[in-house]
Amino acid sequence: MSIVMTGGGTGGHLVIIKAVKEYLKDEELIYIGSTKGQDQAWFAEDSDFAKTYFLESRGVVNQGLLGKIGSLWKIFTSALKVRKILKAHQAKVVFSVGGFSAAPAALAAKLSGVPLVIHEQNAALGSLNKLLKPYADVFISSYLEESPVKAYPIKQEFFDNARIRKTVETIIFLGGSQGAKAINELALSLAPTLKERGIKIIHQAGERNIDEVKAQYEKLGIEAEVFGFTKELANYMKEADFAVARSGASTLWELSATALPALFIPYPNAASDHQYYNAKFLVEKNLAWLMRENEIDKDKVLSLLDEDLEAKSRGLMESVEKEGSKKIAGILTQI
Ligand SMILES: CC(=O)N[C@H]1[C@@H](OP(=O)(O)OP(=O)(O)OC[C@H]2O[C@@H](n3ccc(=O)[nH]c3=O)[C@H](O)[C@@H]2O)O[C@H](CO)[C@@H](O)[C@@H]1O
Repeated sequence: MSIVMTGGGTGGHLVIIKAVKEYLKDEELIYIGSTKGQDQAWFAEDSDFAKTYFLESRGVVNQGLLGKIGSLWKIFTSALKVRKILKAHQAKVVFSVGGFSAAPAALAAKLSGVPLVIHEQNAALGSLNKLLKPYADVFISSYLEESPVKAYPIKQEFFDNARIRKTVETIIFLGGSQGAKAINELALSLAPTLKERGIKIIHQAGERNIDEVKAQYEKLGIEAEVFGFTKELANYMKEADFAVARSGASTLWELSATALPALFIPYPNAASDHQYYNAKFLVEKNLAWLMRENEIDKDKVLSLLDEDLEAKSRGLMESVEKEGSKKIAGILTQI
């Protein structure tokens, strides 16, 4: 009997599979992804999987009618192939993290009567997950009250780094995996005031913009810790007392686990505006602040530094649930 994991396309989806499989070392794991996107780069050589399959599939949304029909046909023919794969490996469950590469295996699970467990990363559902939600045996989302697991699968180190913030000695600006021009500009416009107030700046500017941002800080005569992308983000979050960040799911839950009060400026072009809804989820619980990119107000941002950070920090520490990966793995083994 094996556990089949599927989905991907982008890192945001694949990272969930990577985290959950760490708790499934005793199981036979099969991965089914797509020939497109990042699936092969992440898992083609991963020996945790007894076997990996990469099928031709492509997105259905953002296409004309003919393109949609072509994509749906491809998903259907791939699903028929996956049915055979599920049978050959005696699949006991299919775990889908969404994204276009998940469609054939998720559909095949339903056609074969194999239980389907779905993890949705964002507060606004991805299109495939929206379609499949009514058919899922278990639907996991950190934003839904009825979800059997509310902890988001992030690394334990973020929780280990948690501490209560009271005043801002260090601020961190986070553009996300791609970097964010609007956050870079905001950081640079605030930098002189932050310097006056003796606040240290940490700034993740994105690989594309790093040289330009560094040059701007030099021009201003301000020393800041600036980088494009780092593997040490957990440590930087630990050091910071306030964050200005995009609200991609992983970033949002990592900041929350660190109990780091944050102002979120969602990526405005995210599918179904999901970054806005991710942040709104925390704001409605009084655990974060939110500002639309086209409504950035420098003075308002500065005024947040004097708000009651301790209340936010404490609220995060008390409400964010832990051990998401382990709990999801538990569902997959027990189903
Ligand atoms: C632009 C876009 O559509 N992004 C989506 C993408 O997120 P994307 O993967 O871009 O963003 P996330 O916030 O989910 O994840 C970023 C990850 O990169 C790490 N990191 C970042 C910067 C750095 O210097 N070092 C580093 O390690 C962060 O710790 C985090 O773990 O998938 C997510 C999950 O579906 C969505 O919520 C996001 O909205």
